Amino acid sequence: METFDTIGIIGAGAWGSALALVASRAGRKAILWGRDAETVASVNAGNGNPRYLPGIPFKEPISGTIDLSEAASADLLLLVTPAQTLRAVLRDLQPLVASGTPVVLCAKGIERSTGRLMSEVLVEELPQARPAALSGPSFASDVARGLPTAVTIASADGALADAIADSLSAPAFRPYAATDLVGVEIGGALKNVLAIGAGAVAGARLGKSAEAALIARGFAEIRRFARRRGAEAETLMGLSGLGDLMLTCSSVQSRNYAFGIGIGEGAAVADLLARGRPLAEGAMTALIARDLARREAIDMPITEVVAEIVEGRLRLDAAIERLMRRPLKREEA
Ligand SMILES: NC(=O)C1=CN([C@@H]2O[C@H](COP(=O)(O)OP(=O)(O)OC[C@H]3O[C@@H](n4cnc5c(N)ncnc54)[C@H](O)[C@@H]3O)[C@@H](O)[C@H]2O)C=CC1
Ligand SMILES: O=C(CO)COP(=O)(O)O
Repeated sequence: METFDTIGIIGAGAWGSALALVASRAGRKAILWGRDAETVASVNAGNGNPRYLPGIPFKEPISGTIDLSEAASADLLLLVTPAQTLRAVLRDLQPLVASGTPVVLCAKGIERSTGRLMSEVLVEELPQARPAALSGPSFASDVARGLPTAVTIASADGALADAIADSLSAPAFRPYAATDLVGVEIGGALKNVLAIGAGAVAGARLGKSAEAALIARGFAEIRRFARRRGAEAETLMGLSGLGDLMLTCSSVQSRNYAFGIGIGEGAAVADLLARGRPLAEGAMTALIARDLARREAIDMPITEVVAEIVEGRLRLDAAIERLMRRPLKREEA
């Protein structure tokens, strides 16, 4: 099996830092690239990442750098900047990455301007890379603290997925390898939309029954969308799908769920999305998924209302009424 001794992590936010800790715990040399010199200096001084993972000590060695070429020369790269920044980051990486380098996409989103999945953006901008994705129920702060976590690592090349899983496996971090890259990406991206919806229902105190209904029917939408993209139904029943829905749609630790709670409590969406607020990828994904669903005639009524709420064009009570008044139908459809 191929082994990857050095792992370059691109993006020194919460998830990038947590994954750098994982790589180090797995016995690899972890090179964490960040654009913020202060954060990088803090990591190198052994003071962790107080901006994105406050209060969590970094006990394992991580080599921080602001020099992209240093991280880009690693045997394996993890790309961990927000979804809408991926293309720009890949363009910077393009001249620096050796042919055949495996690149693991860790952002959970879809590109707004093109509707492309992260792997599709990767193929366009970094054709010399071997694509993979990492997704599943995993809060950065849990992972950084060393709490037990399982994720999926997918690549169309099964042997590569196995090798990446092996290289990242650590006592409290258990990766499962998979080959349905598209299914894993869609599960990770679209669960954030439902987390916003579930959070809104919770914030408005509409009851746990309503939350469960929204998640179950929203999950049917995700499966419909995934099927259309050629994903395997079974994939969505795994960690990146059902597993991540269970986590993100039920915990205030989730930024998307917390964003939804804010909406349900009556906060203005613009305030919740203001600069400096925590990243809620689902706010953007809702708009993209709604547009793609319309274009491809996929029935996604919950995604549709979440998008309109995020746009500030629909109130939560009107959204619920619209969903409840839809014509009755067979559940499996
Ligand atoms: N935080 C978590 O628990 C998890 C996050 N993810 C996903 O990982 C991705 C990143 O999330 P987080 O690390 O949590 O976000 P974050 O907000 O904690 O950090 C984002 C990082 O990206 C950097 N960044 C932003 N724009 C950039 C650009 N144009 N060029 C270079 N760097 C840039 C920021 O400086 C920051 O270091 C998201 O897609 C998220 O959905 C996935 C699983 C768990
Ligand atoms: O994807 C995550 C956990 O699996 C993190 O969720 P949030 O981005 O909503 O915080």
